[in-house]
Amino acid sequence: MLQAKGIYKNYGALPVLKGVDLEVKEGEVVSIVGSSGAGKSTLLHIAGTLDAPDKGEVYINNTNVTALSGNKLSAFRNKHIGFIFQFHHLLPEFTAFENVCMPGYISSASKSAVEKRAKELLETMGLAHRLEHKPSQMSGGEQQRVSVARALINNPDIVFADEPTGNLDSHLAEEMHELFFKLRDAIGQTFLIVTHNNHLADLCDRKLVMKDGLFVTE
Ligand SMILES: Nc1ncnc2c1ncn2[C@@H]1O[C@H](COP(=O)(O)OP(=O)(O)OP(=O)(O)O)[C@@H](O)[C@H]1O
Repeated sequence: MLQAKGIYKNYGALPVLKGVDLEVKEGEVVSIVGSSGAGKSTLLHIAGTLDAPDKGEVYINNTNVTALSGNKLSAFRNKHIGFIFQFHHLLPEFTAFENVCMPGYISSASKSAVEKRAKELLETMGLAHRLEHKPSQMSGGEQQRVSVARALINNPDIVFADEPTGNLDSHLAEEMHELFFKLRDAIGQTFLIVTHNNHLADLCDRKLVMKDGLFVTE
């Protein structure tokens, strides 16, 4: 599903990634842990096509995404990749339903199919009663579940999550973690998750530990 080969990234004179290899198989939930500054988010952003490596290649479902740019890259990202961030980045002026539909409207899917799927996803997230609420009218846990529904609207090959529960209390974080594993079991959803939450990391199919820009064995 995902292969990153020999990924290097420097920020100015600072070497952040030093030849990282990573593979995630279909239907796997893989976590990346490690101390602050180890390079976890940098790798997630490169694997998720949000940033380019200085050297190395990323393949998602056999497409060399490192070779894509401009509209082709945007279209690939929209169709094949979902993102969940620590801060949900929902658009404040739009409702939960509209936020979830947005990436679907951008893809070439039909409007009615997008809206049907958005409703179904929000129902699955236990948010059937929140469709018309704006982010400011929802709790932090509800907002984050809307962002999960948004990440899934185009049926992505893989979801990249950067500290997805870092902003939630432990009870809500647990619920969110259960949701990830439920999605893996129900629809074979693949996830790559950067987290400082050891409990979540331990529940994952595999836990990768990053130190100073490389994976290490614990
Ligand atoms: N855009 C940038 N410009 C310059 N330096 C950066 C940039 N992004 C990250 N860095 C630096 O690269 C290093 C790795 O950052 P990264 O965010 O990948 O670490 P991390 O392991 O995700 O840390 P944390 O757990 O604190 O989020 C850090 O030293 C950081 O300061």
